[in-house]
Amino acid sequence: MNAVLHLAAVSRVHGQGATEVHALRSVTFRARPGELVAVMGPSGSGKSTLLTLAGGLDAPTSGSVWIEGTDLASLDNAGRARIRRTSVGYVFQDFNLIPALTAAENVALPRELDGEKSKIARRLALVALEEVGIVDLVDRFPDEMSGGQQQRVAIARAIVGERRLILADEPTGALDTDTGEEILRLLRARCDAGAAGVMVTHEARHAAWADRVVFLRDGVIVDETGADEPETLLAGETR
Ligand SMILES: Nc1ncnc2c1ncn2[C@@H]1O[C@H](COP(=O)(O)OP(=O)(O)OP(=O)(O)O)[C@@H](O)[C@H]1O
Repeated sequence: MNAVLHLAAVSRVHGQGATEVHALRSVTFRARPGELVAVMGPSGSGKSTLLTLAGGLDAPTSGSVWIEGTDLASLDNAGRARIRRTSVGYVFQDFNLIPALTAAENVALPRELDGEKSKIARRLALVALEEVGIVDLVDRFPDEMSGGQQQRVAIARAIVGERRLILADEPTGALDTDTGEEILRLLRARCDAGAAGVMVTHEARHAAWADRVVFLRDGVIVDETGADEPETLLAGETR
């Protein structure tokens, strides 16, 4: 099955000479439809770099990043921005909602930015908010909601319009245990419905929600549990 996300021998070097940092070293990694992958590793091992490259927010120094069969390097800035809006949803530890917008407006925003009429964008937002179980809070502002409710809004924003790649950077980091589990259940459900998810986490019990766990150390994948194809560890693939 074609991967939704494919990192092919991706390296990312920051700085030059004495200050050079190899944040990722020839990492090959895929996330397929229906799959939730947890990324773990010590601080500085490259987890956030992997997510940033996967979402096209930064470009690799070498190697290539493919989203739904498109090599991001083949696109111009506008093309990359479009694929980010239509295919990729982000969930951050601190929710990153816009305080002056209601829940529905926050969720509708990516669709509106993509040129959708407001009415249709709102309708899509309501569908996504229903999926995450807070359709009754659509007109609340972020500061009128609990952390768990805000994270549900963030997940709705990440999935609105059927985006197929969900990238989550410690999505439960700011939540209590029970609320965190509810958020993981939502991510899991979205992947079960066909999206591919990549989630950075420090907690093994959260990684237990994933189909597989990728361990990074010093920018290298040092271990991978539950991988169904050992060759995914090999560099040099193109799709
Ligand atoms: N813009 C940058 N300029 C220079 N070095 C950077 C930059 N971004 C990341 N790095 C370095 O790259 C390495 C990997 O960083 P990254 O943030 O991906 O790690 P991480 O595993 O997400 O860490 P943490 O768990 O602490 O968030 C680190 O050594 C970091 O200092």
